[in-house]
Amino acid sequence: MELPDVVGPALRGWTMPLLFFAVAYILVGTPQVETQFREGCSLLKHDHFVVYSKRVVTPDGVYPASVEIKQGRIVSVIRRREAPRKGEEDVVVLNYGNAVVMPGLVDVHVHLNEPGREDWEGFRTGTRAAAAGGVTTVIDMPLNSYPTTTTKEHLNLKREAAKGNISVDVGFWGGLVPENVANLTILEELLNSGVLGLKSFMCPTGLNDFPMTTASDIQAALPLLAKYGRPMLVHAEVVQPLEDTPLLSNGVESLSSDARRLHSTYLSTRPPSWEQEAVRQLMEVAKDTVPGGPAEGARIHIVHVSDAGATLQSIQEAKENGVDVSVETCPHYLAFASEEIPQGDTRFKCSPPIRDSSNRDKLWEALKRGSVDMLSSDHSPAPPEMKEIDSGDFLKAWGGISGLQFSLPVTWTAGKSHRVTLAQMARWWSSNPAKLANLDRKGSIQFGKDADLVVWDPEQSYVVDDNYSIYHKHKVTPYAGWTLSGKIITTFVRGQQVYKEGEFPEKRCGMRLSAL
Ligand SMILES: NC(=O)NC(NC(N)=O)C(=O)[O-]
Ligand SMILES: [Zn+2]
Ligand SMILES: [Zn+2]
Repeated sequence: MELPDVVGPALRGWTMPLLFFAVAYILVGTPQVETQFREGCSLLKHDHFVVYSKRVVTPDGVYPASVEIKQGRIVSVIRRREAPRKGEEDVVVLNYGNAVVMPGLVDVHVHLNEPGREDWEGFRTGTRAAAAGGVTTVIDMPLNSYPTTTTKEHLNLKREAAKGNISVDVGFWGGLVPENVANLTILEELLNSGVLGLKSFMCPTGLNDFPMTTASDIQAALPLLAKYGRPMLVHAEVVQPLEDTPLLSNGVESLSSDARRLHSTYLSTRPPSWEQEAVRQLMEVAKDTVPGGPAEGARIHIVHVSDAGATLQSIQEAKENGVDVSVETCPHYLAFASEEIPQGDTRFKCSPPIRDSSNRDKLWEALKRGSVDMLSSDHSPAPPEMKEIDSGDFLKAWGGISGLQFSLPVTWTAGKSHRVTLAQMARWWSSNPAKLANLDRKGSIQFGKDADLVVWDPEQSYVVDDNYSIYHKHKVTPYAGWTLSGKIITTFVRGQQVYKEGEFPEKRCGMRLSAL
């Protein structure tokens, strides 16, 4: 082809290759899509394939279907009684038979603690545990890392630390602390740099670099959150006086070491009134978010609710009055009861605390009714020394439960007697959490969504014994020794097979998710 003379001879030499690349670019697709299929990112060497199973969990029911995946996305979901026969499809068909194909879990409450506290957990270990547990997206909490995610610069450090080290997709919550509420420019910069929302504590966190905020601090941030359409997450406990509690009338210092080894002692130091008071204050502030209010359109989300009594009741009332508020609880509140926790077993310590078995039953009812919207792990491990495993002192031990890898089987196992369905599992663990975080491409098996899938066998049971592979940094977890139902067979993140029966691909190709 002769080129017109307006193109000089030097340029002419470049034009053909440039033209070639331009055409190739259009034909092959954007470089962004190509990079998702880099060598070593997937155990499966195909970027176009079909997943078949008799039980595919979709938004319109659980049925036998084939899910076609192309370049990381779901391109079709077709109801069909039998798997495609060999040669019937021109692409590879992975037939999982009677195993369940469900959207990967979106865990909106995970403490990965990196940078700065890699000795507690980390991107590499935490996201491997996620992949092995069928969790395809985790959203990292802004505290326990050092520095905490309270400024744009700190978020950048986090993003840098995550680069190349994550096995699943990871988003970040920013932290709301008195310092950035006092300077909304810092907060706005943080939102502009891509945090999916903000998180604050209404009680001390135990860490100086993440101070608590009051209801009025939260109120001050709501208009900004409304502007960006991102949620405000709150650890809702407000410290209440304990003098009237007989056990504590002389102060915790006077308690015997035997008393300190009882979970019931710890429980009495954090009564339901702490959660109730926090939620009362929050629901007052939430009135600003209704149409015509100063923070119209802002959304408040209450993390890890434990009290199924008055706390949930006031949230429910606010919902009925048209306030956009949501709430999560965690598997440990649904699986355990305070009176069943062995003496000195501080693996079970978390805040708010695990309450009694009648509270646990009420939590299940609330979840099934829809009063509780979703589940999260609140995976928050600490080194065994900090958990006071040796002394068993519940008052000294650091709070936080380690269980990211077990969310799915624990919910399923503990949910059996409550007749939990697969559709509920997908709503609580995938579609509702994805909505909270505005992750439009996540959370359901549907045309156009990211191909984030977990394939698991609900009927298979196993014991979390010493030979069981736990991928968390620390193996200290209250689920050790448990017999669980629900075996994770394989996990796909954007079509990349990131876990398959104990194996992971060579590279970690999770994406850092940003709200931009
Ligand atoms: N610093 C923490 O990780 N705290 C966490 N600790 C718990 N839940 O016991 C939390 O989410 O509150
Ligand atoms: Zn919390
Ligand atoms: Zn937490």
